[in-house]
Amino acid sequence: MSDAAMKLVVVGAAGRMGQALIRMVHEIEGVVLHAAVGRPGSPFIGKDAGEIAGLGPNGILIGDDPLAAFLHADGVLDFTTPATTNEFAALAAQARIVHIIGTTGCSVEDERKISAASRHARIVKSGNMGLGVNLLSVLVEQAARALDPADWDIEVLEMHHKRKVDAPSGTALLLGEAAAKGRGIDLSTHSVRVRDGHTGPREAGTIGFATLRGGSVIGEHSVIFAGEGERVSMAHSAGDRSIFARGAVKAALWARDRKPGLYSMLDVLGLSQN
Ligand SMILES: NC(=O)C1=CN([C@@H]2O[C@H](COP(=O)(O)OP(=O)(O)OC[C@H]3O[C@@H](n4cnc5c(N)ncnc54)[C@H](OP(=O)(O)O)[C@@H]3O)[C@@H](O)[C@H]2O)C=CC1
Ligand SMILES: O=C(O)C1=N[C@H](C(=O)O)C[C@H](O)C1
Repeated sequence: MSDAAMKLVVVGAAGRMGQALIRMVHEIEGVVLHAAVGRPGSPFIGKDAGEIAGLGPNGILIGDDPLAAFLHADGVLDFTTPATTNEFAALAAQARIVHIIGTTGCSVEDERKISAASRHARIVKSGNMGLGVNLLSVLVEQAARALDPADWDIEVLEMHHKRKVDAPSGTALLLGEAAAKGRGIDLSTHSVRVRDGHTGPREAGTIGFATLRGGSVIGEHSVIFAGEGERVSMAHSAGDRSIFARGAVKAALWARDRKPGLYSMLDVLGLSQN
């Protein structure tokens, strides 16, 4: 294990999470901001990353060349877009550095490429990097295992800010996967993502999703187990993006001395039950 501070690159540096990550790297011991990368053509290219994140100038200018940024780095914190994350997964694997992926809305094909990159890179990917949601997912899995699908319906409800571009959220899908695992079913063949018009009665054994968008909500998630005459609700509220940023930096430090592979936040937090 190296004693030197872990050199981290923040990509999507001017974004909501990018700024939170730059502040968190500044706050946590054992990591240092090595470079900051933005979208080519963005008005933030050439601007001081510390200033954009509200810390005051730190001398690291936001660049648009990820390859140069990754060259002498130890890891990259990536909360961007699926296409960008795919591109960066290949570059991070080439550079043999840790890749922490918080980006949501990835397609099956995106996931396949990320998995291929993990043959050479240490990747931690999660739809939610926070401790609270990952703990909640363990509880949801237990509840889903305990409650008979013939008697209990599972619905996942989420609300986010009006600028969020993917639905259901990565967290809602993570919680849905936990419920499906508890029930021993495949989420992709048992989920109901949309209801509209004359839907007919609810099909037993399915897992439903409902999405709300508005204002500045950082992230609200509930998993509802609905039975005859009673309901069990489990919920999480995110009050600050620093919870995701803290988890991402923690994941980078955890992954530093691991073998190449695709890991989750449950692995990082020691909550994995596999
Ligand atoms: N897993 C988790 O715990 C969490 C995940 N997320 C996810 O993280 C992602 C980002 O969220 P958020 O920060 O709110 O979104 P933002 O849109 O605020 O940030 C994304 C940033 O990525 C930049 N970007 C786009 N393309 C590139 C590129 N080619 N190279 C470098 N930077 C690029 C964007 O630049 P520009 O605006 O100029 O296009 C923008 O600054 C989403 O998928 C979100 O769901 C968010 C919070 C927590
Ligand atoms: O886009 C967001 O903001 C968030 N995205 C993640 C998700 O899709 O679940 C995590 C968090 O809820 C905020």
